[in-house]
Amino acid sequence: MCESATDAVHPRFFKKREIHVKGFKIALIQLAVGPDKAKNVASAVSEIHKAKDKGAQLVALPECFNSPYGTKYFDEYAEEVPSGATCRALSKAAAEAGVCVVGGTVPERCGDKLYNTCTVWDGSGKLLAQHRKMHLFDIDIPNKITFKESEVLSAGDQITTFEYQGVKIGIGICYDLRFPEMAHLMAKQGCSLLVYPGAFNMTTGPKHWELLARARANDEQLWVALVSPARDPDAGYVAWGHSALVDPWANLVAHLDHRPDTLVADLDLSLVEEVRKQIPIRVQRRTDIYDTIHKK
Ligand SMILES: NC(=O)CC(=O)C(=O)O
Repeated sequence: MCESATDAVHPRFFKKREIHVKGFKIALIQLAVGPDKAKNVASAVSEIHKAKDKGAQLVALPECFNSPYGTKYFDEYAEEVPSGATCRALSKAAAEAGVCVVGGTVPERCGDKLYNTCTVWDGSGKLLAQHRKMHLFDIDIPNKITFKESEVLSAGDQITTFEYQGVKIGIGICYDLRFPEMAHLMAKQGCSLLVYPGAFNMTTGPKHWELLARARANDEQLWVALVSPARDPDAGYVAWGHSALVDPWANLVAHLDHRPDTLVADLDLSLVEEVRKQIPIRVQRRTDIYDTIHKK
């Protein structure tokens, strides 16, 4: 059975709770990923524990952390969610470390379909959320990069948010970052943080990675975390790296370079309320006008 768990964690099932937290410590693990799946998973687990030792409460992994990133690999590395070996390892690591794990992405097999899927585990190892990449990475930049995820992957069709310590968090995967509408829907569902496991490349990374993170943070006045695999210059797809954390003022508050490393930082959630109060675009939108024009 590999039904999407999204329904089970859909925001409408959350009871309203009055929990006031100022923030928490987040760790973004820029993992070195190679062809050995068991080794990739073991090193993710070991980094989760190290992040916990540094005080992290929420730990995030990169896109495609158990497999090289490439359409020719997805079928071979795919597993069912949540019964596959990678999910079981993440669930166990989250429970043993007692942290929330945003489990990067893995190629997910569901019947005859494959998805690029992020799973989220709470500190007791329970599956909190499952997001399937909604916008597939199909681009063609002549002489630079051509990629067509849709040759092998199916697209997700759900917005995914979950609650951690009273904070609503949204998940997007890599190319999803380019779509402001999706970030807007997650913000409308109450998110204060959006986490994007992603693997931009040597063409689009330097141009758009930080720009898009800051754009989404600025549009929606929330925290944005991007988690990339480390760069392997010998891989078929060379990731940009540069995992990054952007605050609700759109400041790049911390980032890594291209090497394997972990970014650990405190998230001050009071900044979300601060910027939203001081620049109140959320209540100034002229949807009355936009809607009229849109209908013409
Ligand atoms: N790999 C992706 O999904 C997205 C990407 O690299 C880009 O948008 O650029």
